[in-house]
Amino acid sequence: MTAQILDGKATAAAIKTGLKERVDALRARGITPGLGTLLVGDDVGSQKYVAGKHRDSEQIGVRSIRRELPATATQEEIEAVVRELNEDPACTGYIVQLPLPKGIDTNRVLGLMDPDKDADGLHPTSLGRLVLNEPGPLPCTPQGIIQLLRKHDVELAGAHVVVVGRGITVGRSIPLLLTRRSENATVTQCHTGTRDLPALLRQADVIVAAAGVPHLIKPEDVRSGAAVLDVGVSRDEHGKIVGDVHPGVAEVAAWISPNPGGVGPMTRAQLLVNVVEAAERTAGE
Ligand SMILES: Nc1nc2c(c(=O)[nH]1)N[C@@H](CN(C=O)c1ccc(C(=O)N[C@@H](CCC(=O)O)C(=O)O)cc1)CN2
Repeated sequence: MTAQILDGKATAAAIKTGLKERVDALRARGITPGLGTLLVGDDVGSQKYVAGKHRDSEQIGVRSIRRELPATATQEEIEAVVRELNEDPACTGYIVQLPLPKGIDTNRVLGLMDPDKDADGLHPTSLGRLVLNEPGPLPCTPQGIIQLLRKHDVELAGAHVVVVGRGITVGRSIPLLLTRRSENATVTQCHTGTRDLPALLRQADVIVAAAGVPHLIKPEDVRSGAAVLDVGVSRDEHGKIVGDVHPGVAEVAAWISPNPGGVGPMTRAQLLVNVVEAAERTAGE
């Protein structure tokens, strides 16, 4: 292995230490931030992610509010829980774990959330604020990736970032963050309709692989100085994570995020940043 590791676990732990101090300060003023989650169905991956979010919350003194519905839940039942979380004063920020079961109108559910309680940065108002350069919660995985690169001094200003994927949690929004003046990167967005993906990948200083296609990014597609972030989560027959990045890429790239242990913990840390910032805003700080 030649690549240096973009250590998401350690970086997330440092962020959580800083957040705990801010939560302690809020609690000393009688304000306890509360993270709500709505999990619908029995997807094992989603159950793990939600459990991890609550484990992190508890570590830093954020209250956990868990709502679960079966995979058979109707649109109306899901919307009723969203309304309940909107009204619950103990819940200062919340997320609806994605994906929702087939047949559910996800955009309608997200649109019903109180934008001031959006901990995921995926509410239409939050995405609009991002486009307009206004303050608001940032999408967790994209902002987690940027923090991970910053922490390891990987230069983004002037860099050519190739994003592979156009899903709502990462691919769609990360170009909006990367092209802000504060990051100043140039982005090429690729997807299943992209002609000659390897040719574009070979031009990249940074690759964000979020396609959900096991081992899509091959060693021969990566420049030797590149940083490669593996966001993809597929599972093999034993339930083990298989990322979008072929293991051989670690022999070529300058930087690589492990999977697990890279982008996942950063997603969870950024969620807590959003929850704490929302509680601070409410407290008038
Ligand atoms: N409402 C949302 N739903 C989903 C999001 C999101 O940002 N908001 N992103 C993904 C899943 N995701 C967040 O919920 C997520 C993925 C992975 C991890 C994580 O900590 N992974 C660990 C490994 C855990 C395991 O063993 O499976 C790691 O990478 O080390 C956290 C959150 C889709 N849904």
